[in-house]
Amino acid sequence: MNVMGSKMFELHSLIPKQFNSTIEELKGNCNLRLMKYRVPEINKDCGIGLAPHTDKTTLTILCQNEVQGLEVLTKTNQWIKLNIPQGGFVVFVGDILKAWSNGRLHAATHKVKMFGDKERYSVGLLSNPKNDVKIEVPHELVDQKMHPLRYRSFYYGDYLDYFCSTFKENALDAFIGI
Ligand SMILES: O=C(O)CCC(=O)C(=O)O
Ligand SMILES: [Fe+2]
Repeated sequence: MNVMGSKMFELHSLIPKQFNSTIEELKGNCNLRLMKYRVPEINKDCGIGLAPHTDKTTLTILCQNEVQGLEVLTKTNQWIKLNIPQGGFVVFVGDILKAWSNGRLHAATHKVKMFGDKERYSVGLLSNPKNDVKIEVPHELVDQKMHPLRYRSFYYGDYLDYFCSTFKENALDAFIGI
């Protein structure tokens, strides 16, 4: 937990200082989640462990036992299997950082597919804003030529409500896309 927390700190410190207070708000709520994935049924080569999704977080940091299974969708629509070394971490930008950065940071779609005869465990540190935090693209990240405004401002709690009532794959664009 300490290592994951300090990774989160390191990553957030890559963002320019003038955004410090915003970043504090965007990661105000941290949850630790343990996931257990069952061995696929006999006679099945593989099983869906976790359906394709983007995280509804600001940032997610994951580590896992020795059983692989995490796959990521590339921008050219290919699924690639990640081979995560023992003790390694995977970091996903979530929908909130994507929206705040005006889409400059990409929230990758990912899923878990189970193979073989061993259970998989993963631990995720999920950072989210509190529900009443307003997410607004900073004007520094918008320009008319290369980076026109892509997302309207919104409250995190409203976005979660929208997602939980629709479960849309492209919830971010459907909810606040311009
Ligand atoms: O178990 C994993 O490696 C992925 C978990 C995940 O994508 C999630 O909790 O959102
Ligand atoms: Fe995820």
